Amino acid sequence: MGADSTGKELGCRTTHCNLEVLQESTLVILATKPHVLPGVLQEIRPAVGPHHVIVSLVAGITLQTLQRLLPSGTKVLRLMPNLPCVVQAGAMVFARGSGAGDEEATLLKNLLSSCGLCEEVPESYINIHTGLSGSGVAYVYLFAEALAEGAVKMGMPGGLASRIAAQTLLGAAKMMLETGEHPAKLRGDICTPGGTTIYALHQLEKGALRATVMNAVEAATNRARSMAED
Ligand SMILES: NC(=O)C1=CN([C@@H]2O[C@H](COP(=O)(O)OP(=O)(O)OC[C@H]3O[C@@H](n4cnc5c(N)ncnc54)[C@H](O)[C@@H]3O)[C@@H](O)[C@H]2O)C=CC1
Ligand SMILES: O=C(O)[C@@H]1CCC=N1
Repeated sequence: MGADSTGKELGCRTTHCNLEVLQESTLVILATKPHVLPGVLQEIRPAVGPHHVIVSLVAGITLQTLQRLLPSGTKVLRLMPNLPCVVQAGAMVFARGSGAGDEEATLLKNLLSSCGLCEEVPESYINIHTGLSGSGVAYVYLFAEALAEGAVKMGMPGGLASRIAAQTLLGAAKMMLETGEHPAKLRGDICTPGGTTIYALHQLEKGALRATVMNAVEAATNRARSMAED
């Protein structure tokens, strides 16, 4: 769906002119792909004033870079969301630049809280959050796909297997959040001695699932860190 039709559906005004956005808005969210951002910052820089609050959700682009490419003292915040914000179940963290104060941080937090969990963190956590959650949603989809394919292999229809895989992830996540228990404790609760689960977990350990997922989080975090140097 194009920006114009999405705008109509949401009741928003849209434009292809970035300077018009700066003229008409005080809170501006930069959400381009990383390689496009420097050009956009160069374009908008002359129009950015002290009344603007600039939020970037571009992976790997630091507050230092944003502040360097915008006028001195600009109120800048760096945000990292994830895809489930679309269904109000996102996990977001943000950090404020030196020009942004409590007012701007509260504004952003209040605005985004309707999209899910939103916490202010030191900037050094943002690349880690990217590896854990921004990109992490994709690892979970891979796991969901594998769960469902296992069931298909054993004879269940694909659509049903996919719905049950999704509900399994949702239920497991809800239990973790609502009980506050460590996942190892919850996992232990499911393992009957000599039962089905421990046989399956043994296979996952043989495939080094835990080490592989830890490596994935590390790789994405390091990639986010190195994108600042690209
Ligand atoms: N997709 C995800 O799950 C997440 C993405 N991000 C970050 O969000 C950013 C955008 O990613 P996506 O939404 O996936 O990409 P996308 O391709 O869907 O969105 C990029 C948008 O930038 C616009 N755009 C392109 N050139 C422009 C310009 N010169 N001026 C103004 N707007 C321009 C495009 O029209 C498009 O709407 C990336 O920097 C990514 O790191 C962050 C967290 C999660
Ligand atoms: O893959 C990416 O670079 C972005 C950042 C988090 C999710 N997608």
